[in-house]
Amino acid sequence: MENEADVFYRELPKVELHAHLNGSVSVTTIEKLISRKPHLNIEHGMTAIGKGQRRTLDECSQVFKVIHQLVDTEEDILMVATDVIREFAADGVKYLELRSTPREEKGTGLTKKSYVETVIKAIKQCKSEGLDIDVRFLVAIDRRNGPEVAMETVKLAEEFMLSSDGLVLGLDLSGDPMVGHGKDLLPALQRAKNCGLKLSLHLSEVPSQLEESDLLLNLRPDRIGHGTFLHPEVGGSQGLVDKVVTNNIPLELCLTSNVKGQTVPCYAKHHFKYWYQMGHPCVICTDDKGVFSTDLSQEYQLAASTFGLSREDLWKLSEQAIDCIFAPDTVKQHLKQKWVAIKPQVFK
Ligand SMILES: CNc1ncnc2c1ncn2[C@@H]1O[C@H](COP(=O)(O)O)[C@@H](O)[C@H]1O
Ligand SMILES: [Zn+2]
Repeated sequence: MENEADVFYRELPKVELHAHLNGSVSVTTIEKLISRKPHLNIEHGMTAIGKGQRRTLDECSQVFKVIHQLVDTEEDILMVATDVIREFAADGVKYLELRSTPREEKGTGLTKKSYVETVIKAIKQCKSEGLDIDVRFLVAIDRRNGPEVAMETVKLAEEFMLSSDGLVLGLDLSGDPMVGHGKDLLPALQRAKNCGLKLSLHLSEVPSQLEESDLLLNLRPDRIGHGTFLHPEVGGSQGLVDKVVTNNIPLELCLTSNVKGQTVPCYAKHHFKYWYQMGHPCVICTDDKGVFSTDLSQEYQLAASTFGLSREDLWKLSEQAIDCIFAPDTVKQHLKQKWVAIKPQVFK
């Protein structure tokens, strides 16, 4: 039975802006995938990090490899994407920007293009089912794959931005932060920016990346993923903070992901506190709800209990996230009206 607090968090209308498709796959969907591919001998423990467990970021990368083995056909991607969208909708998410790295799989005929087409198909399918959630897509660059692949990915994203009726809005830079250097990716990212793709960049997810973070910030990304080590208290610098503040670049903050991935020692020391107290735009997100065994309601609940936020504070937080979405102003207006209409029900 859901208690009154759980109901509040689920009914609170929410915006999810940082969700990696293959990291968001639930236990139920993993079960379906495992039964499709029993020969892989994959067990649940290999695809999710449970309550109280922690992994290094490097170990998290191994988890993604396992999930990628399970998701390697168009059929898999369609199922995974529709399941993930339905789960976010059931959790009270009204606007979702999903991100995913297009992959090709020689064995199954999957191409990067058909990968993106399949995600778009899933989004359209969910829309036709009448789900109360607006879903958009960001094409992801995995930094491990280097500058040539990054440039190819930008071209692919550009093509879809022009042909997907506003469903593909931008680009994400992610992947193991310890691999490669952002400076090699600048030409691809700059091209993306120039052609009108919105940019959300994983930045300072691990310590000692001041130079890289500075270079990436000079591109003026539209949003920052994590930004865990930007501020001086954790080895970042005031110069980096100033760049983020001056350009008013929103941060996508993922509490459980950072604690379970061990880049933040505990919830109370999460950098949400630093940026929120400053009044900087912060958006609470899940990152990988499947891998980290969480959902967006739980992340709002954690932020409230850790930092003493009232229900009115949480309402503001979710409402202000609307200003940070990549979809155009008309969509923002529409969402704001929806929030107004839903409020009496949530605060009944
Ligand atoms: C935990 N912190 C993180 N840091 C950096 N990149 C991450 C990540 N979590 C996920 N990804 C990125 O998302 C991919 C899985 O989803 P997709 O196959 O693209 O849908 C991972 O392989 C990695 O590139
Ligand atoms: Zn991420």
